[in-house]
Amino acid sequence: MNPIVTQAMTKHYGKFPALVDLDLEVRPGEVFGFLGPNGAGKSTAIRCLLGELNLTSGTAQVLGAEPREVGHRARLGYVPADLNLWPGMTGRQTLRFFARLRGGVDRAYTDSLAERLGADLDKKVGDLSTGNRQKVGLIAAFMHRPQLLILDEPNAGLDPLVQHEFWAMMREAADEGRSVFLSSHTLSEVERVADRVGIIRRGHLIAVEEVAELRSKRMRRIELDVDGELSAADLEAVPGTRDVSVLPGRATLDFDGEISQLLAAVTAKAHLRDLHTQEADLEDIFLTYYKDES
Ligand SMILES: Nc1ncnc2c1ncn2[C@@H]1O[C@H](COP(=O)(O)OP(=O)(O)OP(=O)(O)O)[C@@H](O)[C@H]1O
Repeated sequence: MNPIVTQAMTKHYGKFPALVDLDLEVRPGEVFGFLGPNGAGKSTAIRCLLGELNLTSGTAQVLGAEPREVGHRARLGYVPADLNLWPGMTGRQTLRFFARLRGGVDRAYTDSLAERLGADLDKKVGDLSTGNRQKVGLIAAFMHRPQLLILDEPNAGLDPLVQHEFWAMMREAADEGRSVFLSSHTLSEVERVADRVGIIRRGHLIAVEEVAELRSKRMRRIELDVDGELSAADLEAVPGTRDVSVLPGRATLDFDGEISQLLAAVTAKAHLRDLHTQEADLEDIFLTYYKDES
């Protein structure tokens, strides 16, 4: 059974279409990245999946049930974008509360998560920094080894070392056959940890891709510092070039082809002094690659 299946899931806020005809499918044992810029509709989709919002039309099934049915919650782990814990309770008290709600959890596993993330469970949650508070939320979501984790931009405030540990936790959950639905606006995070990626823009799911596939489509902005006669036509002859501009001593282009072919074309005509590449960001990918498809 796929832990998340939606068909034509649609949500309007008044007349505003925040989600339009979303067909989502999250499989057992995968990290599914849900990627889109601010305001794309990620939180809206998640709140629909959790039954916090009613669909305007379409259907959603989460762990084989209607989102509003509470019975499956124990098999779910959720970290909302605006994590709200009780400020007067310590991390340990917070986790004990959630553990009781779930009818008991593996204490050793919970302790190991806390240790891996470097969480301080003795301070009151209200006195913790954003990142340290986020760790308590993550432990609460993972500690009962849920079948499905729904994480809404969960990386807020985590430092790089902790992020790596957190990525490993997601990977381990997937390797155990459980599933992670990870919303993010950071392409690099999703690329690192997800198996597949759904890209949402203005409420529309514009692509679902294997991560490897997405990577191969990624455009790079390249600057070449050269001595010699290099023309725009020389560069445009290389497959994968776009938006070429050539000034004396410098050429710039967008490129998603074979870098060795580009270098061969350049060095056949000129002496290459330096080369800078900059990976296109998410918005560039939306604008260049998906423009025609959406
Ligand atoms: N309660 C609401 N009433 C009206 N419009 C809303 C409401 N909640 C969200 N929206 C609008 O719906 C769109 C999608 O918002 P949503 O919060 O789902 O985006 P998001 O992808 O999660 O963004 P972010 O990355 O900034 O969290 C936005 O244009 C937002 O302004």
